[in-house]
Amino acid sequence: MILVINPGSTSTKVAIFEDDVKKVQETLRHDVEELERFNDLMEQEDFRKEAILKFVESNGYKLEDFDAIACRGGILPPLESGTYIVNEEMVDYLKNKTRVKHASNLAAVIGYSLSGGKIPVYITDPVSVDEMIDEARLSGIPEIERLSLAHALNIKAVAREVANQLGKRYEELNMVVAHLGGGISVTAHEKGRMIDVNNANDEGPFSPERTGELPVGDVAKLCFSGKYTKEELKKMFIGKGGVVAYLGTNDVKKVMEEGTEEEKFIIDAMVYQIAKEIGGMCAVLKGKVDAIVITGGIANNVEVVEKIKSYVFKFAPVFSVPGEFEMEALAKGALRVLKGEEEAKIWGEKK
Ligand SMILES: Nc1ncnc2c1ncn2[C@@H]1O[C@H](COP(=O)(O)OP(=O)(O)O)[C@@H](O)[C@H]1O
Ligand SMILES: CCCC(=O)OP(=O)(O)O
Repeated sequence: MILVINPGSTSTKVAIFEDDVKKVQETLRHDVEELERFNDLMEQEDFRKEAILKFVESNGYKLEDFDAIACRGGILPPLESGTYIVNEEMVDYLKNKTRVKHASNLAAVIGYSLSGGKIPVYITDPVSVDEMIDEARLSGIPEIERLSLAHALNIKAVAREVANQLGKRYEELNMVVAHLGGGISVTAHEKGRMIDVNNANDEGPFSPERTGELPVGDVAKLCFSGKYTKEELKKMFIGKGGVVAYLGTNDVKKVMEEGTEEEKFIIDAMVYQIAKEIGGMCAVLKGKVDAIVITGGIANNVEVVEKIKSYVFKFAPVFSVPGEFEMEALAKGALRVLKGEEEAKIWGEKK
């Protein structure tokens, strides 16, 4: 039995798997006001842990029933794709050293605490999976290096699934995979390695709640305008940027269902930027692309997917895999280790 933990900014997804069969999954919603009483993300540890314990017990399980706890990986320093055993050093890094505050940082911290050292705890394909080629790392100034921060967990799982549909292994194909959620990652995969990604926090298309790439001169002006604090600017770029900045909502589904033509134009502009990023990643693969894959919540909307297709269909066959499969991917990552199909990697911070 595997307990899966995946915290988001306002909820924690939890699930229990028996082998690769999901027995139960719930999204434990946390009241925004409740979360606001914590000054720091890590202060939420006990609060979220209690909610998870309640979920376990109310479904008739005890912690001792689990062979492993599978957690969404947080923002660790760049690392290879795979399943990692959670250890003291990783927990310390996520609690005290990580450079980016992200709800996923809580998962391994909570899992490790719940395990009490008695159950193995794993993370698989965290946000900071980094398989970028060297030429992709340069930003244009030596002080800034491009970072590989993407929805790696879902993206890798979906890429494997599409490869399967094509009767091939992920490692045999070249693909461009775009995850379209609250944030957007567009990624180029060459024979099983994710060789370039737009950092879903800072680059690429605008998304339902992030600006993505911005004209740098204007950003510099904003920063020195005296109108905003550093925190306000960060919020403006991640959380209050993109679709929500134009329309006051980050809900693409609602805009597509109820929006006016003017409101839908914002989604068209987002689609345009997504298509441009996909085209760029096709160039990264030198035009040798076996599949373009569109996944994430927004991929549920056929109209949006068709619009993206209308730009990129000449580059490669386009597959739509709506939604996300993070819970399944986490359970499978832990299972591969439990069954001895894969060896868990040991993470250690490079000094
Ligand atoms: N059927 C749908 N049609 C269009 N957009 C959708 C649909 N379902 C979800 N979305 C949109 O997907 C976005 C959230 O994607 P999701 O992958 O669930 O986000 P997160 O990154 O928070 O996990 C929201 O803008 C939501 O409105
Ligand atoms: C930073 C890349 C991963 C990411 O954006 O995850 P969320 O959409 O869950 O914040």
